[in-house]
Amino acid sequence: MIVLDRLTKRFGATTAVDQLSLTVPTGSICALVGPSGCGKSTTLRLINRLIEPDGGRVLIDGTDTASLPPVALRRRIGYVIQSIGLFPHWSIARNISTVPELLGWPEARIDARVDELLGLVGLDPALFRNRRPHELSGGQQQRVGVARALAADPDLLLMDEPFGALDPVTRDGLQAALIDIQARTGKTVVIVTHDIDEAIRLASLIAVLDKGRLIQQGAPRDLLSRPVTPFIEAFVGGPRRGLRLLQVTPVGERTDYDNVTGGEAIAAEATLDVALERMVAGAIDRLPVRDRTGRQGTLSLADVVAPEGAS
Ligand SMILES: Nc1ncnc2c1ncn2[C@@H]1O[C@H](COP(=O)(O)OP(=O)(O)OP(=O)(O)O)[C@@H](O)[C@H]1O
Repeated sequence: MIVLDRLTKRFGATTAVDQLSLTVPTGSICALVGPSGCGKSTTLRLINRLIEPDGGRVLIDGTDTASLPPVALRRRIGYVIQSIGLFPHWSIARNISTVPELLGWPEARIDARVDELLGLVGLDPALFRNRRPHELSGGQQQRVGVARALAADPDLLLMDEPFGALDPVTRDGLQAALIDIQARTGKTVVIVTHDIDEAIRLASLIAVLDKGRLIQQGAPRDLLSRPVTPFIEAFVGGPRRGLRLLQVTPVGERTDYDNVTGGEAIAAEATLDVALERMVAGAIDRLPVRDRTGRQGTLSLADVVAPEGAS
């Protein structure tokens, strides 16, 4: 668990992070979102002590990070940044193994880890381990950046706009890879993004900052259904709030289980946007649904469009 406790950072007259308190549970993905300059990147850099706070504390699993040597702390924290920062003259394998080498891992263990990580981020080790960074696409390099951050198996991964510069398809693939990696490894992830759709897709906890202050935190659905201020409402949704709510609402919640329809069923755990897409693509107004226990039901278009809480 990571606890930010009244964390404050000033740069001259600017208070970049202002009394920020936030708890990120172990094994969850937390997205820091907010307008440009609201203090997202500064918060990440305070967590791994690339910069020191003017006030407040960061606790990782109960330990105040101020009591740890910064270099040792950073080796325990994976850090992924948009510009990636791979060493151009080093092979991909050597780039990935920087921290394990610093930690003095035996060569065989490092080699096995590099192959394992390349596999985890969807790059074939036989093809990629000996290439140089310039022989990879931007998306492939970003995957290497994620592999490098995971190399020494840190419990905590900090990601600063990791997919910001990528095209939508590559970005989509990397988001899916991150969800998969997180589910398999149970890492705690704090990700900075200015893209609310990315935050909704990836995070179980979203913290919205403005001018260094935490304005609202909660599950994506909480923020979308109960924004506490007009600023949050505009930020998380604006005119697309209804569509985004579909993305976070499970089909099972709007399913009529007294009414069984034949055909290929959609999973009750799928979200309403997927169901709506299937209805539009098939020009149909009802879908068969099946939940994990095998229970069957029907989702009708009218129940998809019903406002939150009305069904
Ligand atoms: N090293 C620094 N020196 C002076 N001011 C800084 C420094 N780093 C950040 N700031 C200022 O602190 C504020 C917060 O910056 P930060 O980079 O944390 O914002 P951000 O939310 O990550 O923004 P963006 O989305 O544009 O990357 C900004 O006003 C910025 O200009």
